[in-house]
Amino acid sequence: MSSLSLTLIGAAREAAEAQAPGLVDHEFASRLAAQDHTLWGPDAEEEAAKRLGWVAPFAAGRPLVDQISRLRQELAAEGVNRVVLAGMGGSSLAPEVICASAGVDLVVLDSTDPQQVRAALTELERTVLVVASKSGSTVETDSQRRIVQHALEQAGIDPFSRTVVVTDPGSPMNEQAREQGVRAVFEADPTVGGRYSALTAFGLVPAGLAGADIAELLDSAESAADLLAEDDAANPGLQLGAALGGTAPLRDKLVITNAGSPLVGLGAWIEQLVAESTGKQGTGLLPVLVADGEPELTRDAEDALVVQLVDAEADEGPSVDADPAETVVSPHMVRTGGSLGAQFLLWEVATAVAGSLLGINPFDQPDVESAKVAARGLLDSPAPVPAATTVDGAVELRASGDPSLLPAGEVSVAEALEALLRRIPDRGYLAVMAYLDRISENRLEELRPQLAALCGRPVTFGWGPRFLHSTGQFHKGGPAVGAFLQITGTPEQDLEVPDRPFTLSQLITAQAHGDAQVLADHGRPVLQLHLRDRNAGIAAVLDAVSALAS
Ligand SMILES: O=P(O)(O)OC[C@H]1O[C@H](O)[C@H](O)[C@@H](O)[C@@H]1O
Repeated sequence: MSSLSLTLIGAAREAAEAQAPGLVDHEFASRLAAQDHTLWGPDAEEEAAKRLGWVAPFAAGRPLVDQISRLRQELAAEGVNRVVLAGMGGSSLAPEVICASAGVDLVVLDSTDPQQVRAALTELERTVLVVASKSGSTVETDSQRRIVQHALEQAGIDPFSRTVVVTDPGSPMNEQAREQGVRAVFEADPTVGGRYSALTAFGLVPAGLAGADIAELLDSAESAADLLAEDDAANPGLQLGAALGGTAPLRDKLVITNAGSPLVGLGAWIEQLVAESTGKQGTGLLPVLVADGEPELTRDAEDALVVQLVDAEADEGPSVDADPAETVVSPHMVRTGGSLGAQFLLWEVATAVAGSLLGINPFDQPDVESAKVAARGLLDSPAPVPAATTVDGAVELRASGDPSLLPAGEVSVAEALEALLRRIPDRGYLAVMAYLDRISENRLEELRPQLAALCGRPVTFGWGPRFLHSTGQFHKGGPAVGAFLQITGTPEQDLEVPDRPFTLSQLITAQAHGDAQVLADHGRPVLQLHLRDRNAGIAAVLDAVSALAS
């Protein structure tokens, strides 16, 4: 059942006190629950008019529970009990957190890295592929689908009998899936945008097939819905939204940490929802996911708001007397906990509220498209990869957007990193964007806290192309205060994308270069490190950062 806790401290509390009464007068909560598309101003009306179905996903979700459960049993009777999910952004992050929190296995294939995708092509005899895409035209998802279906076929298995599709009515994927006669097609609600789709077929189908309790998920969300629709200053949706979007001056770095929440990976889902919804028109909120004791938590920056995800049942409030080295020192904080369904709905409502306070349309993602267009352009007519400005062992170095990052002559990785860190302005941040294998190469994430300690500013870490559907929007559409470290690598073995004129390696390269190009066009400094040998290159980059720290 539902539980929901929310505590606001310092600037978060002041923002809620200042903004919630106005939101109540405006009847924001009840109008949102009634799907009033005028809440975000005239420019957002057209999009909002077709994007508010997420406020009441329950009637459509309930019948799915039995359908999914029957399909799961049918597949289990055939010995098929491993679920591989092909999908990006809103089509993969919710099932990932639902399954991880429930302790059930789900292989999420939200990558175009040949190494990561190849590693998922095991145990095919017991594998069902869920292909999830609202638009039905996302290149990563289509490529993953082709590769897994081809592998099934090569293993002597009818790929279509092992394919389940989740997509919007009328999408190209919908039509194709029906022609192919796939195992099942689940049509999603077209009035719900990707990142708000956690409680629709996009969250329910993969998670339910994998064995998570999706009935309970819907119950817990539904039992929070009435509270979140109340025009009352104590409504946690209004309070959280006001805390996120109403601080003055805006604390636009949301330093999110798990402080005892049993919900595994919720931060990554919030990251996408908040960054993609708000990071536009030169404003927005940048989630920065950190672990206990990391630098962003042990300093009080004037542009940061700490968000602690807690266990609502066990939480005894902020431990202000605890060892300062291990605890949050920020006096400006949001603490929230509760069941996953309730948290999904709470954050969706809060994001809609924050969007209104920030004066943006929280339902579009204008700058995600620009990176897609650039990548498509590079795939259609591949430009020669610009020559490396310099090479340091296994690492090639290039710069975009600010040539002075790499002066002529030999520059080491450490020197280039130092130059990049110097480009971070006041209220700025560094984004590390690694187009590598986020499973087997996750040691690279050690870079994040080290760089944060070095530069004294928040540092985000995103795996490409996954982050393009999340913080990627903020990086290009938000305030121009980011510096960017892009890391790519040559895979040991490439992977063909069946019946497409490119390989996965060509695709991920085009995505990385396309994004760097768009960032540079926006005047952002980008240091590109290409690892000729991935193991040696990762070690070299980690060593360079350690050397800077010592
Ligand atoms: O579900 P799809 O249509 O494949 O889209 C996957 C993702 O693509 C884009 O990045 C959108 O901005 C995301 O919000 C969406 O979740």
